[in-house]
Amino acid sequence: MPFEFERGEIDNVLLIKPKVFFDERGFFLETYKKSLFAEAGVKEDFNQDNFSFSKKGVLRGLHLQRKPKSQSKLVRCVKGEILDVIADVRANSNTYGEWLSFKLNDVNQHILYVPEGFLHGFVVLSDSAIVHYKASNEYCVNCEDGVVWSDKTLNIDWQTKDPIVSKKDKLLKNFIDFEAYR
Ligand SMILES: Cc1cn([C@H]2C[C@H](O)[C@@H](COP(=O)(O)OP(=O)(O)O[C@H]3O[C@@H](C)C(=O)[C@@H](O)[C@H]3O)O2)c(=O)[nH]c1=O
Repeated sequence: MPFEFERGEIDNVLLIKPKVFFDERGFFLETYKKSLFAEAGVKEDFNQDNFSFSKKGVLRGLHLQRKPKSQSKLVRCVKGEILDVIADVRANSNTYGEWLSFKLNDVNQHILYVPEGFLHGFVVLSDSAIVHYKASNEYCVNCEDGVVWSDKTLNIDWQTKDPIVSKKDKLLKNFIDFEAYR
């Protein structure tokens, strides 16, 4: 089996651990396989791939796209290490407002499945990081929403002091003003 699918502590979240094949040339791994991912519950089509490079201490998030262009994501840190954070904002969810964090890096090669209805963000722990992720729907500027990373109610432990945050992300709303995802 080229993947181990580990259930997250929040419903529908998956940490995917690919099998890495090493040889004298280097290594090889599969990062997405429709049939096996679908068996594990990731049945949607992925319609956009994204790539970002960020310096140490850069924090991007917390973001979500609303309907009709909601996005689930498959997130991978190709180079370096990030702390990837998701928060459940699905209306009527038993774990509404709860967050989880995962260290994704170029050694463990873990992939995080972020279902629809979750805020998503990450902070770079290494000197720099390259993050590559698949999204189920295309980017839609009018569907963008989010919560400020430092929100007191969510109280996320980013394991980073004074992160570098974009002007846009500093202006995101607080969790109490954020409408649940439905
Ligand atoms: C996300 C995105 C941005 N852009 C443009 C808009 C802007 O000019 C520039 C940078 O956009 P942002 O500042 O929103 O990029 P960034 O802060 O990296 O946004 C991303 O953050 C992570 C945490 C996610 O989960 C993603 O879904 C996405 O929201 O790129 C696209 O053209 N397509 C896209 O899909």
